[in-house]
Amino acid sequence: MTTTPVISLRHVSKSFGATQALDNVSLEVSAGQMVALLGLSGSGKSTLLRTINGLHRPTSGEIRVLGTDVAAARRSELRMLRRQVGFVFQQFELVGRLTALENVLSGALGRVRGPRLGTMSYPLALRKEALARLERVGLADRAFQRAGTLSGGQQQRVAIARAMMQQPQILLADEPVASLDPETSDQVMDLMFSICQEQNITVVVCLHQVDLAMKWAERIIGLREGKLVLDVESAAVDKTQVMDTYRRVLDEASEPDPATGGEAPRDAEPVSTYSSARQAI
Ligand SMILES: Nc1ncnc2c1ncn2[C@@H]1O[C@H](COP(=O)(O)OP(=O)(O)OP(=O)(O)O)[C@@H](O)[C@H]1O
Repeated sequence: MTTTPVISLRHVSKSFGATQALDNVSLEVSAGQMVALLGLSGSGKSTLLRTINGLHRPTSGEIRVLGTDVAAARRSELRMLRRQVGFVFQQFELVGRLTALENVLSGALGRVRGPRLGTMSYPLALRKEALARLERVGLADRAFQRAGTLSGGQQQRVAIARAMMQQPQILLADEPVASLDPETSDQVMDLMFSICQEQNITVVVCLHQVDLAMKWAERIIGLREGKLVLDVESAAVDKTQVMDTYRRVLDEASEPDPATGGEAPRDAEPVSTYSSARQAI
């Protein structure tokens, strides 16, 4: 694995009106690294993903992704960046009336000129590649089935194959298994991480399941109220501790903090050890 940072944030903040979605976040992600983002609902995980692929510009701070200065880039540069950054969504976002194969092929739209309608409008090489990518996710036999008739787990596997058709250098996934049962979730995570590892693709995935984060990601980043409050290697902490840490986040969210009279502390600093994380969260 190389250690080149492909994602670099320095003091990045993002506000939506009065809402501070990201608050002074600094971090670097190396090429090929597998990172999980954890945090309460509303802590800024999706905003961070959308800032990384240039869908949101930071309000302040610097962010470079694959060499592109996201804050200053022209729209055409952001479009180029997004071609190199695959995105997998919680609700799959497939076109239900199109076949699995057509959905996968649509991932190659940035690689061909002009609009395409139907499988045969794509060059043969891309059709073969799309089928191979469906095969890799175990769905070659469903190539001509309408995506809307596939199960949730199958649809997410098609979505992963579609993202791979972009030949991305980075894959961002926003709660990719939130609507799947535990067994299917594990299979989908296994596929997503295995494929990315084979191709040295950097992964940043938002999750609510701590056990999956511990199992698949090598690094865990925790956000609270837009601040980076945890940044640890998953091998360096044990699962129960991280789960406990996450529960504490949830507990504190529903209980007034005695130290602050109900106000969550605003001055949490990034931490790199579990013990300091426990204090910060
Ligand atoms: N486009 C937007 N316009 C206004 N506010 C927004 C926008 N996007 C996010 N926010 C706000 O920013 C904060 C962070 O939201 P974000 O979606 O990043 O959180 P999250 O951690 O991904 O939550 P969840 O786990 O529920 O998906 C929230 O208060 C949210 O309401």
